[in-house]
Amino acid sequence: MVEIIFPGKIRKQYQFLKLTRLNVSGNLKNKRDKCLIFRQEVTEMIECQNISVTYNNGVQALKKINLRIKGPTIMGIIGPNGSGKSTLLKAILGMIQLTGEVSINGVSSKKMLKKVAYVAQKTLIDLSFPITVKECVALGTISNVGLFKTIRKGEWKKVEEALEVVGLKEQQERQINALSGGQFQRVLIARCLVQDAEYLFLDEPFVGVDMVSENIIVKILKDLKESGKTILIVHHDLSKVEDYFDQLVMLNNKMIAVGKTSDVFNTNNLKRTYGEKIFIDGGE
Ligand SMILES: Nc1ncnc2c1ncn2[C@@H]1O[C@H](COP(=O)(O)OP(=O)(O)OP(=O)(O)O)[C@@H](O)[C@H]1O
Repeated sequence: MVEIIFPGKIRKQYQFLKLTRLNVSGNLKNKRDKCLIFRQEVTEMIECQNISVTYNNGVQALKKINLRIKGPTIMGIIGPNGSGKSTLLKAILGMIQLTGEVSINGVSSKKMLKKVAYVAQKTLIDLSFPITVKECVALGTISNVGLFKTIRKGEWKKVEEALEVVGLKEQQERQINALSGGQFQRVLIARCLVQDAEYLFLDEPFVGVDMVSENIIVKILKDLKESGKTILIVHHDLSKVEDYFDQLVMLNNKMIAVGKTSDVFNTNNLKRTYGEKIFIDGGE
């Protein structure tokens, strides 16, 4: 949502913009000083229309997925192995070929990548790369600063603040390969924080993460949601679903269910997503 305040006298010049007049402030002394408050309606939404993905090996990972995600929210994506969870994130990010349409705020998602911070599955990240914690977090500023440009003082300040938030300021000079799994995941979250993206896509952020780090990350994500961000998380642990997610996507290559977690996370949908076997050993 963008709010713009225009002095009344220049109002006409801006009428070509598709702005909705909402309010005229009443207590100003003269007409010239009067300000009009306009509100530009921007749909803060991710929309997938009928998307299907078939990889080169013939595997159809996603079949006709329709999804509207209206933020701010924390949305979980669950489903069995190979059900297309990671593919869904990549499809929204425009990283893979698909049929159908994906948009973010009404614009093709490829044009909106600056607004999205993405953390891939940990197994896909090269931990042996010789880089310190601080430098790794600073990589998040590249979309704002630009590749090959020097990171400004203000950006380093942001890096420091982000490390403070994730509780790793003291480890900032450490090499990333000397961190625990949980600490490293917190570094990746700090990198998202400095990117200042509107949308966060996290693929299995809690795998190999200790409980302390998991709790810190969850708290940060909930705070980010409160500040207006939309967060998508691919997730495995069903015991945490109700605590962590406002909304849920249940996938098995096709969309099984989507909606408020309290509405869709039930036995019937779990069986449709994972198969009957899911309840044999553990009970409900
Ligand atoms: N690059 C690729 N080339 C070919 N097939 C792929 C590729 N990536 C994924 N697949 C296949 O697409 C299907 C969906 O994969 P995806 O990784 O999206 O599932 P997932 O639900 O995230 O799985 P997991 O829980 O195991 O991480 C699987 O059958 C997988 O083998």
